[in-house]
Amino acid sequence: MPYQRLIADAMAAAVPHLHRGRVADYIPALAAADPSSFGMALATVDGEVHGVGDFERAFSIQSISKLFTLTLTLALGGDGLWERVGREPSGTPFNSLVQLEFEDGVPRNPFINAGALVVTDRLHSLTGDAAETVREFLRAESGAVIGTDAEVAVSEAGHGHRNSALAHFLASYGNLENPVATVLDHYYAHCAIAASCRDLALAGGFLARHGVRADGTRLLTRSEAKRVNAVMLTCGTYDAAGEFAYRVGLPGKSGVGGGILAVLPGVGAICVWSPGLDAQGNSVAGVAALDAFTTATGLSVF
Ligand SMILES: NC(=O)CC[C@H](N)C(=O)O
Repeated sequence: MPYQRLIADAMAAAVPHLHRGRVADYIPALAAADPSSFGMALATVDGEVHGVGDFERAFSIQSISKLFTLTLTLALGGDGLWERVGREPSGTPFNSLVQLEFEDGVPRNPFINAGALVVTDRLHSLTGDAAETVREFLRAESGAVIGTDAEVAVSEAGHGHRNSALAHFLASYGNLENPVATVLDHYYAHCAIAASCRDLALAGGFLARHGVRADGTRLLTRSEAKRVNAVMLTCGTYDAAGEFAYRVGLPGKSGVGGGILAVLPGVGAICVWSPGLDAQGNSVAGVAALDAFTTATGLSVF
């Protein structure tokens, strides 16, 4: 397929949506993002990259990091994780507290904040450094210099009352192994990783290759890769997962930095970035671009 032309067409379809969203400002360091920024990259299963707009500009990956913490935890620690976190859509906002008490401290899924804190905790126990494990993986898959933006991490920590509340609540149910402060530090550090659409599209390639990394080694079994894709489809865009599946039809993981990483199994991974968000915290222009791409190409999991 002429991917370069197809993603240029998708960008053109998204341009009218650039100012329709609102930049996340509950993390002050993200509030300065320019809502007219837009980038999109498609990395094929062979590692060939097509990009348009600001596809090489690093942005704050935020909750896209939760895809990598989940994957690396499953790869290193196996299925035991599922005793501590569920895999059902929550139907509530990503930072919601309400379900956690009703469900005895077991978060609905690994992509809402409560679930991601449990996954970060497990990854930290398995590796001794959860955030660096994610950075190292992103470097290896993309070949890029990848680091945490300390200003964003500090900014979020300084305004992190909700995440602190979630972490303490989890700890009160015995669902954290490490100290709350350690888990929060690593959580903020992996959310504040800066990476570009190019880097993330390459880093998502293992899901398009059914579990195989860029260097040909296997990270997940084929069945585990299918399962991670399934959790992305049902939970990756929070309480908008139904709408995202309806419009885009691909497993996808969004972040409040405005990025969305979507997987085309057997074909490649696409990352799109534009900081204006809808009420659920997903990039308005990003969803519009992916909608246009899958509608034009017919590439979807359905
Ligand atoms: N949806 C997101 O990207 C949220 C991530 C952000 N770091 C938070 O915890 O609120």
